Amino acid sequence: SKYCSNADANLVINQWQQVSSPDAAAKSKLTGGQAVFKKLFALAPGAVDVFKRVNVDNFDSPEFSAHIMRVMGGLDILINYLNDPETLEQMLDHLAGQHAVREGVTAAAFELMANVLIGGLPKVVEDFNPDAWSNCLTPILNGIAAGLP
Ligand code: HEM
Repeated sequence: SKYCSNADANLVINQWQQVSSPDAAAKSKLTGGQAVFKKLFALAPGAVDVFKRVNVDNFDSPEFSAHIMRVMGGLDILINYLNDPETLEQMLDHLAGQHAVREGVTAAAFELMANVLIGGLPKVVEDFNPDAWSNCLTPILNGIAAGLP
């Protein structure tokens, strides 16, 4: 499989539970997502512009919070499908299509996002396993970025 091994997938799915279990999810997904986008924008100020439609100019607005929750909800679904590569692939193809039509979105931004996630998750995940996470998240981010300039 071009995705991560079942062993890595199981570890990542279990560790992701710490962030996404129903009682933790509502708050940690928004605050975690906000931290990810803040860091992304600090590293790549030009990336802000592509989110104008979802009111990024007011970072704490309901519109941008809703965008963050779509992204984090999407990531949640993808991680939970790591053990089902055929369905995962369809989800990634669909998301790739949704991103390809957005002017200004680049593969480089996805590489940055991968680094931001791998750098930030250890703060909220106990016993964070960098190799398993990198093995699993890299093909996910690459899958969404497929076809981007
Ligand atoms: C973990 C990685 C990511 C996931 C899971 C993800 C997921 C999503 C989802 C689910 C949507 C909503 C699609 C829709 O309903 O139309 C979306 C929209 C979007 N994403 Fe991503 N995304 C990711 C990373 C990125 C990155 C790195 C960028 C570029 C810097 C980006 C740019 C956009 C843009 C511009 C939109 C459209 C916003 C709008 O509604 O105007 N995404 N993304």
